[in-house]
Amino acid sequence: SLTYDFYQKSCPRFNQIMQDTITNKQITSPTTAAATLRLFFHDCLLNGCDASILVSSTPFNTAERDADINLSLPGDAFDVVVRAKIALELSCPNTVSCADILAVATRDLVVMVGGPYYNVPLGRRDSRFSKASVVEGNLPRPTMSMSQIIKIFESRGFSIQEMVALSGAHTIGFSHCSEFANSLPNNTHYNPRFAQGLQKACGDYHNNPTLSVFNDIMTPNKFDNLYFQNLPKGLGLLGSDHGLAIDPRTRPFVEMYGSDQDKFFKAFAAAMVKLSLYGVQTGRIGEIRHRCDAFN
Ligand code: HEM
Ligand SMILES: [Ca+2]
Ligand SMILES: [Ca+2]
Repeated sequence: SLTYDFYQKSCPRFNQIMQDTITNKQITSPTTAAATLRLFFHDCLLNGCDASILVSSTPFNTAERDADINLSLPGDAFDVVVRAKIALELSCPNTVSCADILAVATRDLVVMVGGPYYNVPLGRRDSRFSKASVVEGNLPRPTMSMSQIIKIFESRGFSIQEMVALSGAHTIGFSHCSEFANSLPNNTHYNPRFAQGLQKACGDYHNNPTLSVFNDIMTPNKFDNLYFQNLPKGLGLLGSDHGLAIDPRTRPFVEMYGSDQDKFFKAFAAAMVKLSLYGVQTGRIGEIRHRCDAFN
């Protein structure tokens, strides 16, 4: 029951305001695109794309965003949504949901860094529920086995092929050393010189937890298929990235997307539309939040 023209009458400048906001933000803070893409993924996997991840904790409720795995989500991603919401409230008060803002901001930012355009159906409602305690085990970790990761996606209706396509998101952005560094010394899947370089870059990560490395060492800021070309060469960053190239269930898709960017873009776009529909609330369920970081 989502529609493409949901805000056409109620907020005719919706697309323009989104476009202006994300362009401004991405130019001044170029890490925003990757940050927002990951934020959207983490929102959708937990109870659907309902902006549950944007809510701040209160003395009475420890919210999703304060779950351990979400603490590394960069502030820029939350900020771009807040900015769009403020601009939209001035133009059309109480009309546009934070969940729709996050879905469209993600799409526009992916396009801005070179990725494929896809149409985002609109009309999502914002959740009235956000709890840190339900997060653990519902989001993939790089230390999980490929079977565990596949299971997380399959339980939400995503095929192995769709999971591989979505993982192509790691063509942009970065990861903190703590996510991969302790497996460096005895992991034979890394290209040896790459592993040495990573050891060096992460040398002091116990003392300096902010140390981080690009997910795609070839084109870290460009949305392309280099991530998939890197993986079979041992140039993946996370254990789960290597896993995609090693596991016989996922490797064929890694090779396919690595050799054909057009195929990757089509698959990524289709899987992102599917992700953006996952578990959405519509009609009179949920609410249109006044502020994205608090329930009404
Ligand atoms: C397949 C299982 C996946 C695992 C195990 C995984 C794990 C991770 C980890 C540990 C990081 C580093 C976070 C940090 O240190 O700040 C990361 C970054 C990132 N992930 Fe994933 N991820 C997976 C799939 C996905 C999917 C499906 C998407 C989006 C569709 C995605 C988008 C991103 C992005 C864009 C970043 C970079 C964030 C930034 O630069 O701020 N990931 N991922
Ligand atoms: Ca959610
Ligand atoms: Ca790239």
